[in-house]
Amino acid sequence: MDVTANLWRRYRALPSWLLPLLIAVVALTLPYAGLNFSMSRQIQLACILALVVGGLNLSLGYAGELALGQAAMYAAGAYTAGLMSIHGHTDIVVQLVVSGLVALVVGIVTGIPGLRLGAWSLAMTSFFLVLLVPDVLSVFADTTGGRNGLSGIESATLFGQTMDQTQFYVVIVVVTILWFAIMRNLVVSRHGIAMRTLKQSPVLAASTGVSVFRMKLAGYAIGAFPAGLAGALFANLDQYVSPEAFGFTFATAVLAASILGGSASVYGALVGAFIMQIGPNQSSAFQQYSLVFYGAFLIVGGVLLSGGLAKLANGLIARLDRRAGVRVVTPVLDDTATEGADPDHAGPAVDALRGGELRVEQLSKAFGGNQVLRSVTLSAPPAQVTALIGPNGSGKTTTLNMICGFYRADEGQILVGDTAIQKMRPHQVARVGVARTFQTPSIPEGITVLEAVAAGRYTTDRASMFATVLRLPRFRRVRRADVAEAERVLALVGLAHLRDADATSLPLGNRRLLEVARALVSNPRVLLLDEAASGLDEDEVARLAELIRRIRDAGGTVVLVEHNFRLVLSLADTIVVLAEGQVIACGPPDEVEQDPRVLREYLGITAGDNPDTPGDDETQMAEVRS
Ligand SMILES: Nc1ncnc2c1ncn2[C@@H]1O[C@H](COP(=O)(O)OP(=O)(O)OP(=O)(O)O)[C@@H](O)[C@H]1O
Repeated sequence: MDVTANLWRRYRALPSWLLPLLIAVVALTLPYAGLNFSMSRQIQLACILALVVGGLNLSLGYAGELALGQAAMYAAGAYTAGLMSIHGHTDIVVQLVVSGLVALVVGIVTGIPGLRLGAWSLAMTSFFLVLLVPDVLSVFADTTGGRNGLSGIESATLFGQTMDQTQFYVVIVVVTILWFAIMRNLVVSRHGIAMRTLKQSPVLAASTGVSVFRMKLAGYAIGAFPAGLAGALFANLDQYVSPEAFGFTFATAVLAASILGGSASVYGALVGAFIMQIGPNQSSAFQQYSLVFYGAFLIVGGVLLSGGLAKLANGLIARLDRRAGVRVVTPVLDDTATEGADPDHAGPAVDALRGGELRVEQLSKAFGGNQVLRSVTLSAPPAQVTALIGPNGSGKTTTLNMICGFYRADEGQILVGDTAIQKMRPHQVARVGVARTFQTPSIPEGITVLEAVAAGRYTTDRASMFATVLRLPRFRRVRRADVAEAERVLALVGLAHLRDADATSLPLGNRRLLEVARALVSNPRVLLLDEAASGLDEDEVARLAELIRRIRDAGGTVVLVEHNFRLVLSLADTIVVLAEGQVIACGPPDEVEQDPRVLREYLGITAGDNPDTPGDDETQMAEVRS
């Protein structure tokens, strides 16, 4: 056991890129070490399949959008490259760029209507796209060769030189390596974390400033690019393309490989594709019944192998780490960790809060015939805690949701500073500077505490996807700032020691603090806390209260929706009481706690026969306060 643990420790001390590099070098040198033709072809086909599966993983596994259109984009890439070759443009680099871009355009054009319609529309439209491929090719039979396929594709050239089989093998492997390096850079970046957040909860993603529609489209369209590359490589490998290669069977094989390898995984796409290509696809009996096999696999594998081989591998790695006592450092941001702030010496992250006044004026909202809010007016100034309380169903969360842009107001307006936000979409409201926590903490799976907090900075210091995948200086600057700020805020909320823990593994109290940290890290103008103390023990409530005080003292605008009356009394500068969608009282705590309507409608204290002249039933009040 010690030998295994020692070996494992040594292996884990190596840079994480070493194993992929080693595999890449071996794959590139295989043809020079006597790889036979048949195996060489299988590896090339597996790389081509892996490119398509990688694209699917981006939209399905990361952005959470089931889309089967990769087969159509693969066809678009193959026919583009084939036609270019026939017309004398045989340079593989030019073909790859053009085919990738054509597939990208197909992705954008088909993705927009599919995503606009919402729900399962993208899955349906992309499914029909695959079914349409043979018909579209037949319509343009003069150009595409219709059902007979496209022949006459010349051998590919590179810088004017015709490539032999070995050189073309190297091109396929290099393109595969490059795509997976790019994909890895993307998924571990803040854009990748935004995609995972979106998969977990579009509401959470929007409230951190992510445009749900754009991010889903980005996942789908960027995933089209490698499918286009794969198509171009396939056309040049076989020098013949026909509609059968891009039909429903291929689309199902891509989905099966994705699920087998693990759809939320970069390396899973490679492993799934290689197993699928080099394993069952070898057998002619399998090929005859492949659709049945894939269908059965999707049903059985989808249930038994949730997360795919990647999840099994991650579980095994975690077990070996535990046995060997390996401490894992956040893989995403590790190389900048030392450049960030030292959590033990971090300045108070709330120093710089730029609180803005929140004003809600005459806000009304009905759901069908249910009038939930009636002319609600309230104001939350900077450097104050404004508590919003009221009985269950009185409209507190609806008010927060309307401030955040999730519901449209029937009447009234909402202002942050001078900016009217009542017509904005949720991600636009977040970008104005409204950050929030949720009644039930919402934390994406598969990321660390540090990453979960850094996700709150999505709208701050933007780095484009282009800068991100190429790791340009702008990306590095933003990443350093993400780490530094996330560490400072983690120190502030007392979670610095859990920086590298799996965010979803935290107990409720820490999850709530993590949510506050995620909201704070964007330096919000308005901070909305929705029942942040619910489910916390006394110590945790005390920590939370201290934190809220520090935020207020730093100039933050805090709106606190809370059932814990004692906490509200101790924290709030102003209390707004809602009952049946109306503001029934508003003022400082000592005034509000004496208000007869509040006593009756919120606290349920029956002080006297006449509710307007309450008696001083100190026993009941003392119970409520405690
Ligand atoms: N999307 C919706 N569609 C229809 N009705 C809704 C919707 N959202 C809220 N409501 C209704 O609005 C009313 C107010 O709900 P809301 O969640 O805002 O109350 P609350 O004061 O936050 O309650 P609690 O303290 O239990 O969270 C309830 O009657 C609820 O059923």
